[in-house]
Amino acid sequence: MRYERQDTETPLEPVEQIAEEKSKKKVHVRHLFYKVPLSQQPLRSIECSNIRDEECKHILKDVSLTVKSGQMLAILGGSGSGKTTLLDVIANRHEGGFVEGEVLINNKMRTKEMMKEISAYVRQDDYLLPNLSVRETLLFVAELKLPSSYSKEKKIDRVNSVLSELGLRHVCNSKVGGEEVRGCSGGERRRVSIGVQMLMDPHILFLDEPTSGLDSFTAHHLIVTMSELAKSGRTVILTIHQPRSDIFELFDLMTILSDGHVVYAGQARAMLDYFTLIGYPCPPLTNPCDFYIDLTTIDHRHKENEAVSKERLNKLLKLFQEAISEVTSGMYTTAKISLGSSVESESDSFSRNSPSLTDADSGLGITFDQPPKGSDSKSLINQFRILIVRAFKNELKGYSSLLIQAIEALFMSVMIGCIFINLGFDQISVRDRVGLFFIMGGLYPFIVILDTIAKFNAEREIFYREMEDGLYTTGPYFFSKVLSTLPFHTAFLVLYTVPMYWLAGLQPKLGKFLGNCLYTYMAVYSSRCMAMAISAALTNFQVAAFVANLLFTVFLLSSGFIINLESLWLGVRWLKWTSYLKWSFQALNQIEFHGLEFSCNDSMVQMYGECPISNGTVALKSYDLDKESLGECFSALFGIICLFLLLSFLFLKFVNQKPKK
Ligand SMILES: Nc1ncnc2c1ncn2[C@@H]1O[C@H](COP(=O)(O)OP(=O)(O)OP(=O)(O)O)[C@@H](O)[C@H]1O
Repeated sequence: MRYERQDTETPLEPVEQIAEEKSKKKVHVRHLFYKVPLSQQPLRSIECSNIRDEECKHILKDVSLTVKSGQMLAILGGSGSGKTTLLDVIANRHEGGFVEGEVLINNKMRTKEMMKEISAYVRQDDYLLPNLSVRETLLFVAELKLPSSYSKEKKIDRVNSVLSELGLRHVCNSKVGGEEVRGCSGGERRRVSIGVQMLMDPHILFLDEPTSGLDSFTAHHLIVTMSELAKSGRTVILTIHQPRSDIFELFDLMTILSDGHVVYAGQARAMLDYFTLIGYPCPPLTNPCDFYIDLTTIDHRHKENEAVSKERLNKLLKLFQEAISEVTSGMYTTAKISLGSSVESESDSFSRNSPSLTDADSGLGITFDQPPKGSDSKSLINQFRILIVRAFKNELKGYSSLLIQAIEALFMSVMIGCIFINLGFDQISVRDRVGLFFIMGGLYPFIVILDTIAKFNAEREIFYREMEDGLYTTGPYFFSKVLSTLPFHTAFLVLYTVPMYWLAGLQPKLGKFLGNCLYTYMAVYSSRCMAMAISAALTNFQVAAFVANLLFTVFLLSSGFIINLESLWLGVRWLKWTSYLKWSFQALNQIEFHGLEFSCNDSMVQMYGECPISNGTVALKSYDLDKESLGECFSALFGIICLFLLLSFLFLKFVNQKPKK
């Protein structure tokens, strides 16, 4: 097929201009193939390269494109056409598949490190702490990412310029918000996510479906902002679903994918001419993107439709290949003008190992020699300091959730206190006291389990993405998480113990009250740590909740109240050593019973010859609660907390925290 030069609305560009554009190219994708194994077992890419073609799903099939600084490239296509995969592979963020072909950045094969330095990736969903304000969100990321050599003022300036650049100044003090927290609108939140990535002033910005979920006005406004960013010298590559025609006009380059094939790659404004020329003009009053995506998408609904659309796709691919051949053969045709700088001739390419062509030699407007190095230079202590302030602020600002937890602790306390109100000193009161300590040391530890798992699960996405972006490492995150919540847990615990202690009429001695608080706190904290460890090990919420509840039940049964521990079957008797509920139950009883005297009525004395339980020491003995000393109970609880914390850290570090949706 031969394309003759025709008079179209597309202005012809002089050869020099085209040559200059070629010299400016930045991201160059050549003959890119990507396949993933069909088996569910994750394979390493080396193994994947060895498996047979029929055992693989081919997602990208011979994709080539070029985009350079100052341009915005939109990757379009129907659902499942491979847009996100292409973006991931270019950005070197793909997982578990096998790549063939080349992705060159300034003539060099891109590496993970290189991409980390020069690019930023805005994901389809927003992963932001909902309670922080827009400005706080950006400031914390600036603190974590920008070099330590930057002064506080410089970081604030950078945040201010990003706020202005993205049109977020008017909402800078609003909460970011989220599913459960009222705050910014969806579009504003999207821009905050982009702002987070913009802080490092990346040379290449990847955006996966930045307009998804936005109304058309906000979507248009966002793409205008991206177009301005591109014009300021960055390279913007984004995927998008059927954009409105006013959005379409903002793109410089366009790649249309269908079933992993490139159906069109070239200048956006020349797309209509190209398709008209090959016999597929866009009907009047029709959105060209809608029309051409429909045209190129395989219709899987019926066999007949599928065959027809597959045949059309094959024809379109053939025509596109012919157009590329004309470009590569150097013919100065409409095809070449249309495809412009997005399809480069083979002769323009160069060896990936070319030592002579440096970044500076390539003549780009942007140089990569001074990337603003970020978190690598941040010490762990610094990361911890920033993260603990952020976590504390986020907790504190989520006051509605804090209020609910406070009311919950208070309500349970008053409820239990009322049931056990003013315990007396007769024989029956001994059993009541033991029952009170069982419920006191068991109810709240049970309630915090689900709360801890739910919170951990909700933050997992943010943790995973921020780790992926290299903002911090596991250690600082973990310790900031553990320590930032301590003051809140302490406050809830006071609300839980004080009313109950007072209403039940337990010994009014400061030492005993503080001892009671300490051991209740340790029981509750052991529960939180256990839930944290399980949540770090099992990323699925339901599974984690099930395992945590199961374990708690086992600990409750082996706490020494429901069944005497000596009566436990030998095979599970060891459980009592790991049951934190056993240690706290024993300690709470010992603290209260020591120093108490109990009365008997005459009939009891007559029946038993003496008062069966005359004081607290006898009571502890009769309930088998004096086996270990208070010190031993403290050491055991401390050890269990440390063990769960250690497990939480190890699971967080070594188990893949990728959220399973
Ligand atoms: N790791 C993987 N394993 C198996 N199949 C995969 C994997 N990654 C992507 N795919 C498949 O490859 C195809 C392309 O996926 P991709 O997410 O890139 O499409 P998309 O064009 O971005 O779709 P959408 O617009 O719906 O998000 C889909 O059929 C998807 O199911």
